[in-house]
Amino acid sequence: MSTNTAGKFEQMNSHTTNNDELIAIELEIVEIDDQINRLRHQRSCLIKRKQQLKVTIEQYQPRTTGNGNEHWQRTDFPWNSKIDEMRTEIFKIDSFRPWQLETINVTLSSHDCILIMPTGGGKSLCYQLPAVISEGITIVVSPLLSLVEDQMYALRKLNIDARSLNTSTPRNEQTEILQILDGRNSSVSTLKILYLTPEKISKNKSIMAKLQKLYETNRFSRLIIDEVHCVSQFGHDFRPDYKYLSIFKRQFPKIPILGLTATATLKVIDDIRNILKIPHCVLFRAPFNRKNLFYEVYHKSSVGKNTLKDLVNCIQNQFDKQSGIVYCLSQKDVEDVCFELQQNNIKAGCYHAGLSATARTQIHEKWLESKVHVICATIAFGMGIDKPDVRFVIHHSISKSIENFYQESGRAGRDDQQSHCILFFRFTDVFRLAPMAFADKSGNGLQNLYSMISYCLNESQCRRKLISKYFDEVWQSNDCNQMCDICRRSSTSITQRNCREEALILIACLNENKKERLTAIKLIEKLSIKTMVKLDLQRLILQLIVEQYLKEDFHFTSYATTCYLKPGPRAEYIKNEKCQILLDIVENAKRPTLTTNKKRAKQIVDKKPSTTTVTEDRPKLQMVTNTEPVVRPIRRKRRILEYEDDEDDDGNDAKNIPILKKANTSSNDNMDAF
Ligand SMILES: Nc1ncnc2c1ncn2[C@@H]1O[C@H](COP(=O)(O)OP(=O)(O)OP(=O)(O)O)[C@@H](O)[C@H]1O
Repeated sequence: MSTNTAGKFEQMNSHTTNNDELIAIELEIVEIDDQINRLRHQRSCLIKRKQQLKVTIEQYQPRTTGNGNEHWQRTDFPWNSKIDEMRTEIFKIDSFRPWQLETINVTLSSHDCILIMPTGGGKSLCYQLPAVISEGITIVVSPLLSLVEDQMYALRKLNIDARSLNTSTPRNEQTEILQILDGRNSSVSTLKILYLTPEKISKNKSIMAKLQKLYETNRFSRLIIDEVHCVSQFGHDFRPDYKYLSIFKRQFPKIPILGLTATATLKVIDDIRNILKIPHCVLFRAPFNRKNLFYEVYHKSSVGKNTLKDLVNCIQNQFDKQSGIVYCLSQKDVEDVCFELQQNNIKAGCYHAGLSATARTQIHEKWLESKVHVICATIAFGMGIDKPDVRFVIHHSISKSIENFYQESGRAGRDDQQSHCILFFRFTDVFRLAPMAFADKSGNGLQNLYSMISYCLNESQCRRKLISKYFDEVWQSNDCNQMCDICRRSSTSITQRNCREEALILIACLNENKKERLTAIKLIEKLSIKTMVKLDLQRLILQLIVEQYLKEDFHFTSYATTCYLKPGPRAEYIKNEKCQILLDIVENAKRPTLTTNKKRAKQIVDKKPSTTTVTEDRPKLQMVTNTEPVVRPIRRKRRILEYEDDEDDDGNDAKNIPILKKANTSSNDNMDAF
């Protein structure tokens, strides 16, 4: 070998060695990055667990107060015989549900308290009963007038003097209420509960002055904050006006605060305590598990017409003539679904923010009286729905968060009878919702949506377990009692597959088409991955987004927002052979479809769990003759639910109720109150 050739050979050799070393270093860096990520994740899990343990300790060991160790479940407080008497005589309730007595004891002991209890659990009694036996007036901050009206209606039936100060309060009644707060008329007043909206308090300074008077004259019993999760911007319904309530503890230090909500994660609870300045409040958290609710996720057809057919079949086969709600993503969807149900002789009505308040009230009332069986609604049909016999809640599209889903589906089965929470899940719905999640004021919209996507993609873990994890609850494996599709299904139909190869192809395709930009649908069209059926490929894309191997790339125009895909922050790691992308794969033949509904309905009834009440004789399938005229709902221009500013002076606050306004966008695919 000549020296020249040998030199070249050496050079090539060293070039190869350098290249090899470079690749090895790059891989090592990727591995280190991944370890850092894993450690960060582990750290945040540990912090979360630490908080969880702190909360659990607080929850189960009543805190030491100035009065010594008090056990809130005791029945020898001075007021216990009185509350028992009022419970049976006025409220006609035989016994307390879990955490009701404890909460009442805490608030009557003048301690601050937060009660987290599932929807329908009986939170109202926890302040209404103390209000009745207390000397002064209980102020209740509640976010929605419809909610307040329902509560007042129920209280009046019990002969309890409850009033509300809002736009629809007649002028003379407003004056009378303000005089009572002022101390005038107070000797003859029987007023026990006064409902206010957060807007009323934050924007109407004179109200605070009246409350000051109430406080100074020792007639301010306690402050109740209903839907207290609205205080926190980490919660799913953040309302800026709720933040103003932080002033209460400073202004009225002796007044006990009781916050009520159906859902709050540990982060939200911490935030609420900080904002309301009640760090030492007693926290009660009733188990989130509603044993009578059967959770299931159905694959939703990519063809709209088929989805509607499936929905009709589902309602006719499983829930004939029974009360239910179908939640839809947009007003247009609500109207389309409602029309289809009506066409199939199902008594259905629409509810969304594009309808007049009168139309909404009318349909709500008809549904309460069971003259209409199914309400098709956006999430505008929300808080305060107190119909006991709702047998099903169907989500026609994915919810924006687990909290929303839990609360919306929780409107089923308030009477403790078995009821169903069904979610129709489809790939493309995620990309309709993602731009709105991205634009969500809280900044957590996408993260919330990802939790919801994971819930839907899951094919191997109990649905309740996932919900409990989300709410930081300790989960016992037999708590579900086969009341979800996953626990009911045979585990042999599921395999977990490492889809790293397919994921690499997806990422490479995005890198090759950077200029063109690809939406998720376009990406699938470009590829021909033979190792996977389309449905699983769609699921893989969603999982890669959730796990940050892929990322959305939002492009906004004045008419629409397009969600493209690009490689995500973890995309590089996928090159490492150690990386695993595990996807649950269901054998297609065993994937639940809606065409088998009739059989499934029978299976569910036949295989009823031991601890839940089940309606033995499910009505047989028969067509309903609809007495209501079948009218194609008129499509309205896009409208959104908005709140106007409140006035500053007594009375004329014609602005604190939700009013409907035309939005300045032409799209009619309107999502209510997102
Ligand atoms: N101890 C009890 N025994 C029997 N029924 C009860 C008891 N407590 C409350 N209820 C009833 O349960 C129903 C639901 O109560 P409530 O409206 O207070 O629920 P909630 O927790 O406020 O629900 P939401 O979060 O949906 O507002 C009501 O009809 C109420 O009368």
